[in-house]
Amino acid sequence: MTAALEIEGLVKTYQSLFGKPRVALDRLDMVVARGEIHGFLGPNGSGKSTALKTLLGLLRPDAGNMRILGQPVPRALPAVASRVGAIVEAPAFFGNFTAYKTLSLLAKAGGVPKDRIGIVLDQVGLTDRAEDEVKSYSLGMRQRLAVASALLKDPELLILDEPNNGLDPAGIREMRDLLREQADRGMTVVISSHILAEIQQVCDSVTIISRGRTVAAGPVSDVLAVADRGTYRVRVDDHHRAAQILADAGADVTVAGDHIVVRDLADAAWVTRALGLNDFWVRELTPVAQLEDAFLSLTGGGPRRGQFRPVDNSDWPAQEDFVDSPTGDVVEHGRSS
Ligand SMILES: Nc1ncnc2c1ncn2[C@@H]1O[C@H](COP(=O)(O)OP(=O)(O)OP(=O)(O)O)[C@@H](O)[C@H]1O
Repeated sequence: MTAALEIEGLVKTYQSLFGKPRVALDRLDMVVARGEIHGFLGPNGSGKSTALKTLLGLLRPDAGNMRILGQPVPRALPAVASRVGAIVEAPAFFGNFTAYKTLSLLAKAGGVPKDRIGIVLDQVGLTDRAEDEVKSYSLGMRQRLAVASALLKDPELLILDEPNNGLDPAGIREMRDLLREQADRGMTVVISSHILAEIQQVCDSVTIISRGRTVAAGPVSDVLAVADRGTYRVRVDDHHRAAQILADAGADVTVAGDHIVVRDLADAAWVTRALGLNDFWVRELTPVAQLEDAFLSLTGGGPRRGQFRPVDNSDWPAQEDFVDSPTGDVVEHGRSS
C-alpha cells in the first residue's frame, strides 16, 4: 500500500530583499505510513511549519518530490484536497460567530453534509458550547474548534501543526484520545510538536528534524533504541558527592533532582564498581530511554520558545545569520550547550 505522505529531498530557501537567503529545508525526507499517528519533531526554527506549508501548497519548494495519498503534490493538490484536513496556522475565527455557525459556513463552503457538524463538535468535546460565541472561548477551545474544522471532511489524512498549543493537561489528554480514535478508524494523523512526552505517548512513529534535515525517523521504539547510547539513572545516598566521584573517574555526569544521570556508558557495572570502591552503594541503576533524550542527542539541544538550537555548524550559514526568530524573540547564537 502506498504511504499517506512522502517527502523526498525537499529544499526551501526563503529569499530576503536585504539579508542573505535563509535555507529552511535542506533536502528533507519524510515518510508516513497509512493509519498511523506520526510525530513531526524538531526544535524551534528547524523547518516543521515550512515543510507542512510547502506540502500543502502554501509555499513553493525549490526542489524535491512530495506525494500525498500517492498523488504528486503540489500538482495533484486539487484532486487530493478533499481527502486532507490540515491546520498549519492558527485559523482566524469570527469572534461573534458561534462554533456551530462557524462550522456551518465551512461545511457549506466545502460541500460537506450538515450532519457532520454535530459529529465533529462531539468529537472535539464542544457540543455543550456550540451555541456560544467564539470570542468567549479559551485558547484551548479555539484549538479544538480548529481541529473540528479540519475533521469536517472526515479526511483520510489529518495534518496538525502544534495541536496541543494552549491546551491544559486535561485538554492534551482529550486531544490524544481524539487523535487515537481517528487513527483507530483508519485516519492517518501527522502532528508537529515540541511536547516530546506527548509525542511519545500518542505517536506510532516519528520524524525528527534539525535545521531543515531529517536526523532520525521510524517507529518510536526504534528511534529510542538508536538514541539510547548508554544513558543511566543512578540513585545513591549523597548523590552530589557520588556524582563528583564519577566525574573524577571520567564519566559524563549530571545531577538531576534526587538522582544522577550518567551518559555514554559502555558498561553499567562500571558505575557500581566506581562507587563501591568509594563505599557508595547504588540503590538504583536504570537505563533511560526517553524520546526527550533521543531528541536532545539528535538535535543537540532542547527546544526553547523562539530560539534556535543548532546542532552542527559545519555546512550551515555563518552564525550572524541566526539573529532573527519568526517570533522576534532573542535568538541564541552558535552551538547549544
Ligand atoms: N517567511 C519567512 N521568511 C524568512 N524566513 C523564514 C520565514 N518563515 C520561516 N523562516 C525561517 O525558516 C526557518 C524554519 O522556520 P519554521 O517556522 O519552518 O520552523 P519551525 O520548526 O516550524 O519552528 P517553530 O517550532 O518555532 O514553529 C527558520 O530559520 C525561520 O526563521
